[in-house]
Order: sequence, then C-alpha cells, then structure tokens
Amino acid sequence: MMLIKKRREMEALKLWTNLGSSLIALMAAWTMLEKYLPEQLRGIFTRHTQKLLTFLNPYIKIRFPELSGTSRYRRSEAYVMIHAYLTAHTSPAAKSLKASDTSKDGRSLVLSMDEDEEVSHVFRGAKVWWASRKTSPKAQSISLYPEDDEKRFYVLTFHKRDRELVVGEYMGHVLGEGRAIVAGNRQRKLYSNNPTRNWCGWSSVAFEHPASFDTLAMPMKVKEGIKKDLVKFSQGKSYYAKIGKPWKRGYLLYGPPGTGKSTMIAAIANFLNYDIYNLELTTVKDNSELIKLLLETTGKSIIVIEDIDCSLDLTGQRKSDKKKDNEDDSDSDDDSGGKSNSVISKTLKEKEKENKSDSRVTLSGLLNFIDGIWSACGGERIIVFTTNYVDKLDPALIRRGRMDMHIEMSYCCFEAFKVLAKNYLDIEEHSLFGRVKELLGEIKMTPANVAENLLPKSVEDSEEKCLRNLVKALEKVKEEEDGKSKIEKKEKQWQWIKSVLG
Ligand SMILES: Nc1ncnc2c1ncn2[C@@H]1O[C@H](COP(=O)(O)OP(=O)(O)OP(=O)(O)O)[C@@H](O)[C@H]1O
Ligand SMILES: [Mg+2]
Repeated sequence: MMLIKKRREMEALKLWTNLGSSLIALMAAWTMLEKYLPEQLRGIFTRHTQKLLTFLNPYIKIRFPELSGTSRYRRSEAYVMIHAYLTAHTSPAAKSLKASDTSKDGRSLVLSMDEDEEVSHVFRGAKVWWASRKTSPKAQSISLYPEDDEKRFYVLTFHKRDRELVVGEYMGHVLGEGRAIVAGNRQRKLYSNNPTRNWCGWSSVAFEHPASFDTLAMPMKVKEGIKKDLVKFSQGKSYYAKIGKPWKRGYLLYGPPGTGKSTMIAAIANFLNYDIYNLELTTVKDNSELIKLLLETTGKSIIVIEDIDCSLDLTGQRKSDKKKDNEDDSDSDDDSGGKSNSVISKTLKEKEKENKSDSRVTLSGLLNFIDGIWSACGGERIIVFTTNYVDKLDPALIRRGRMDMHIEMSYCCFEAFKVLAKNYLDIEEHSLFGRVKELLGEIKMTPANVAENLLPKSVEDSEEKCLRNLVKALEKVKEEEDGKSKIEKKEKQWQWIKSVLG
C-alpha cells in the first residue's frame, strides 16, 4: 500500500514538474511575443492566460485577515483561533518563529509563526499548508502608527479534491481547538477609554486584581446571593433567548467611600473570568461615540461606570430643569434625538467647562447605551454603576430591569470584620474579638479603615498588636462621636431655652 502511494505521489510530482517546465516555456514565449501584440489583444490574452492558470492549478487558497468587519481595530475571531491553533501545533515545525507575549504563567515565551513562514499539516490524509503573511503599508503614505497600516493574514492552501473535508471538518477542528486554547490561555484584560491617541477606542492592560468573593468583607448571605445571581446569569444564554431579552445584567453598587465597591467589581470579574471595560464617561464626546465604544466591547465582559453621579449630571434634574435643558439642547449637536431627555444642565456645562471636558453624552444616550438594540450584540455583558450617592441618581437610570440588582455596600459589621481578620492576620478567633464586636455595633467604620488598622506595620507586629490598633482606632471614633452628640444635645437644649425665653 505504502509503495503504491509513494509511486502515485512520484507520478504526480513528475506530471507537475513537466507541466511547470511547459508553463515556464509558455511564459518566456509570451514575454517575447507581448511587445508585438496590439494592446487590446494583449489584454484578452492576459485574461485568458490567468483563467488557464487558475483552471490548471488544483490548489485552493483561503485567506483569513486579522482585521475584519466594521471596526479596523477589531481582530477577526477566526484569525485569533487560527493563530492560537497554529501557535500550539505547528510552531515546532516552523523554522522562522516570532517570540511574543509571555505565557499566562509568565515563565515562558510564546512562539508563533513569523511573517512569511509556511508550515504544512496532514489531516485525515489531506495535506494543507498554512502561511503567515503581511501586507506592508503603501510606500507613499506616512502614518504616525505604521502598525495600523500593516495587514496580517493567514493563507490556507489545499488540494481541491479535499475541499469538503478541509472546509468542513478540518476548519471545525482548527477553530474548535483554537477556541479552547484561547479560553485556557486567556489573560483577562482591563480596558479603559482613554483617548490619548486622538481616536475613540479602548486601550488595555492585563487584569490581575487578586480580589475574590472569599476575601470580600461583607455578610455571607449577601455574598452568596450575588454569587448565585452571577452563576444564573452566566449560564442563562438559552433562558435570555427564550424570554426575548438581551443577555445582560445591570448591577448598581452604592455606599460610602471605602466600602468595597471597586473591590466587588474585581471579585465579580475574577469569579466569572470576564474582562473589565472601565468607561470614563467624561471623556466620551457624544452619544454616538458611546455606542461605538459599546460595539467594540467583547462578550464575557463587565462594563463599569464608576462614580456615575460625578461622571455627568445624571441626577434627578431631568424633570426640574427640563426647560433649561431644552434651551441648552437647541444649540447642541446631539445626534441621538434625546432633546427632551437631555440632562446636561447649565450648571454641569459650566462645571464641564471648568474641567475642560466637552462631553455631550446625555441621559437618553446612556439609557440607549444600556438597553438599546446594540446591547444585544456580541454575547453576555454585565453593566455596573457605582455611586456614593444613590439618592442623587435619576430613577430612570437605576430602575429595575435596567439595573437589576441594587447592592448596598455598607460600613463594616462584625461578620465582615471576621473576613478581614482572616485575610490580614489569618486568625478566626481571639479574645479581643468581643470588644471589636461591641464597638462595631456602636460606631460606623468602613471596611477600608478597618483593613488599614489591621494591617501589620512591621514584620514584628503580632496579631494581638494589630487587633489592639484596631480597638484603639474604634474607641477613638467612639469618643469623637460621643463628644459630637454631647455638643449637639447641648445645642438643642440651648435652642429650646432660647425659644422659651422668647
Ligand atoms: N468590603 C471589603 N472587603 C474587602 N476589602 C475591602 C472592602 N472594602 C474596602 N476594602 C479595602 O479597602 C480598599 C478600598 O476599597 P474600594 O476601593 O473597593 O472602595 P470603594 O467602595 O470603591 O470606594 P470609593 O467609593 O471611594 O471608590 C480596597 O483596596 C480594599 O483593600
Ligand atoms: Mg471605588
């Protein structure tokens, strides 16, 4: 069998060698003849030669460009999967390699095929060739960012008799395995929309925040409730399709500074293995730019707007300042039709001028961003708003269905303290716990403050010393609060005496 196969291959090779020599002779004759032919005839001849060559060539090529679709900054998913597959499978065979990012564990280099490298691969008896290519920028064009002009792509070549197998089963195998590799190697990212390059888009860094639900200091019941909600959401693809809703969920985290809102976002991202898109609203020019940013986010991501009350004037002024808003809007070039809904009040505009921010994002633009038809594009997303002042927000922005879960992040309770004591000092019980419990029941201290007091300040600091530091700090706050309430009491008595005396 092997012998017959080998002989057949040799015959095919001979045939192609002969055909190749004939074509070379033909091309040489054509070059000589070309200059004697009239222009019209030359065109016809060239076209037919191309057709003949295509007809004679039994190989099919498929090109997989890196950037495809509407956005020039978005990598094609097929390209990413193929890249992962080839990096994992064919790099050992390639002679020209490119060392890129370090691997997820940070210990080894990731080697992939260099540009213009080719490797072959056999799948169920069918031979395929992969080539990595790049088109260089046009010679005349001068670009500040040359890499933007380079276009990378992979070319897959195979015999036309294997077409069905390669296009169907083989590509399914490559993309499937590539997807699994990408998911396994995925380095989560933290994106931000800092328009430094004078273009509106996301830039990213590796997301490596260590927060988890285990280290989050808050009542266990609340934590478990949030975790269950997240699991249900992340597994709810068919459920959301069935009820006809985009696969997204809104979380509103509210509470005083230092109660763990940002930490909670990091814990959610780690729990679900999602990326984070940190949206800075004040740098978004207008509503259409906001939608563009949304369209550039990927699935399995959390879109965060921190301190939404400070980002724009999205407070309840929508109704009271409606008239003012309409006046303001008449000279605005807001293109999303949110005239009556605009919440950029005069005061805000003045404030924005001071801050040199020229954002024209309106409440209606933001609402469209959250639940417009665009929000259904590209897989599951969680939207998180954080605020220190929940009462200031426009009810429309945080109504149920839009912000599905309202989570209050509050002052440190004893249960939360126990989590912090375990995190910071690795203790679950201590004789001072009783005093801490008593004090936390009487005064308010944020988890950030408790954590800071528990933190050992030197290597010699024992758990006992750290706990005593915390007790001291709590007692100090208690004294201050007691002092304040005494003054208030006296003030009230004085007011009362004054009113009695007329
Ligand atoms: N609930 C918590 N559990 C664990 N650590 C916490 C918690 N709250 C605060 N911390 C600690 O305090 C620091 C500040 O917390 P964080 O930034 O999450 O607060 P925040 O609520 O987002 O504050 P702000 O409103 O000012 O943005 C964190 O680095 C974390 O170490
Ligand atoms: Mg925060």
